[in-house]
Amino acid sequence: MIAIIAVVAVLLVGGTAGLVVSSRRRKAELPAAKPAPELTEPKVGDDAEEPRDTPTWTLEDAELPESGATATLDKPESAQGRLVRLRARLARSQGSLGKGLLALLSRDTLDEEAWEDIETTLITADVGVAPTQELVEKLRTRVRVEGVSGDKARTILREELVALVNPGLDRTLKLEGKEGQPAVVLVVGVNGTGKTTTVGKLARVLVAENKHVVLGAADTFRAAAADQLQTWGERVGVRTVRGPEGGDPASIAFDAVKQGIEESADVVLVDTAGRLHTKTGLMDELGKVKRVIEKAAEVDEVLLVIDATTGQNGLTQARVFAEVINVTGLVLTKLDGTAKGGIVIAVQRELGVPVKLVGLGEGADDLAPFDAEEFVDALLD
Ligand SMILES: Nc1nc2c(ncn2[C@@H]2O[C@H](COP(=O)(O)OP(=O)(O)OP(=O)(O)O)[C@@H](O)[C@H]2O)c(=O)[nH]1
Repeated sequence: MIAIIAVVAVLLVGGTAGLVVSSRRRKAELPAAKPAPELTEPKVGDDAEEPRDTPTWTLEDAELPESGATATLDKPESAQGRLVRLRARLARSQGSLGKGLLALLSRDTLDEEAWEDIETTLITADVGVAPTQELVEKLRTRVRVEGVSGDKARTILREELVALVNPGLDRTLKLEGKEGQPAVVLVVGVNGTGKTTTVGKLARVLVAENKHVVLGAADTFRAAAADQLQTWGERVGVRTVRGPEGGDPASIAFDAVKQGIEESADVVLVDTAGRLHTKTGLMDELGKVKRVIEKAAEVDEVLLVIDATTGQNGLTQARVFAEVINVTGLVLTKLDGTAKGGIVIAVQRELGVPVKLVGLGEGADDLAPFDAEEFVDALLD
C-alpha cells in the first residue's frame, strides 16, 4: 500500500512539474513585450530630426481624383426641371383652394350663399380682403354675362386669378453686375423665414446655370448660420466669406463683395440677420450693410424672404422691411406647408413688389422661379 501511495505521489509531482515547464516554455516562445514608449510631449523641431534621406511624396506619386475636387460636388437641378417637379407639390398644397373655388363656381345655382362661400374660401387662403372683393365682383359680372356651362367656370376663374397674380410683373432676377462687376444680391427677412436656406438654394440655381458665385455670411447673429451657409456652398463648390460670431455684418458683406470682384464672380449672394427688434435698429443694420457694400459695388437685388405659413403676421413684418430698405423682389418660402397660397396675391399688392421665387420644400433644389400662370394652373389642377 505504501508503495502504491509513493508511486501515485511521484506521478503527481512529475505531472505538475511538466505543466509548469511546458507553460514556461510557451511563455518563452512569445515575443518579448516591447517596453512601453515613454510619452513625452512633442518638442519644437522634432520633425527636423527625420533623416534627410527619408523618401518624400512628389506630386506624381499623389493620386488625384479625375477632375479635381469637383468630382464630389452635387449637380444641382436645372430651373426647368424644378418647375415640372415642384408644380405637383404646389398642386398638392394649394389644391383645396383652387378646387374649392371651382366647385363653388360650377354650382347650378349661384345664390348669395355660394358667393359668400367663395369669399370665405379666398379670405381663408390669405388672399386679402380688398383683392377678394375685387375678384368676386369680376366673377359675378362674368358669370352673369357668360354663364358657367361646360368648361366656362374654369376658364373664367383661371383668367381672373391669373390677372390678380399679375403676369405682367417683371420677375427676372437682376443678375448682371455693372461694368464687369459681380451682381450683388442682398437677402433680408425675419429670423427663421428661410433666408439662409434660400441663399443656399439660390446658389445652386445659379451654379446650375454655370455662374461663378460667392456667398457672404453676414448673419452673424445666429452662431450656426455661417456654418449652415458654408455647408450649402461647399456642396456645389462655392466659396463662403465669413467672419467672427457677433462680428460686424457690414464688414463681412463688404469682404464678400471684394472677394467676388477679385475672383471675377458673376454673383455675390449676401445672407443677413435682419433682427426685427426695433424698426430703427433694423434700419441701421440693413442700411449700413447696403451702404458699405456700395463702396465696392452696386446692390442689384434686395430679396425679402417671407414665410408663407405666417399669414397676416408675415405681411406685417414684410411691411416693416419694405419701409427700411428698397425691396426689389419677394421670396415666399414654405408654400409646401400651407394651403394659404393666396398670400402671393396679398403680399404683392401690399408691397407693390413681385414674388420672384418660391420655396416648396426643405430639399436642396426645392426653390423655383415664380410664374403667375403656372401657379394658377397648379391651384386648379
Ligand atoms: N418646408 C419648407 N421648409 C423650409 C423652406 N425654406 C426653408 N425651410 C426651413 O425653414 C427653417 C429655417 O430656415 P433658415 O434658412 O435657417 O432660416 P433663416 O431665415 O436663415 O433663419 P436665421 O438664420 O435664424 O435668420 C429650416 O428648417 C429650413 O429647412 C421651404 O420652402 N419649405
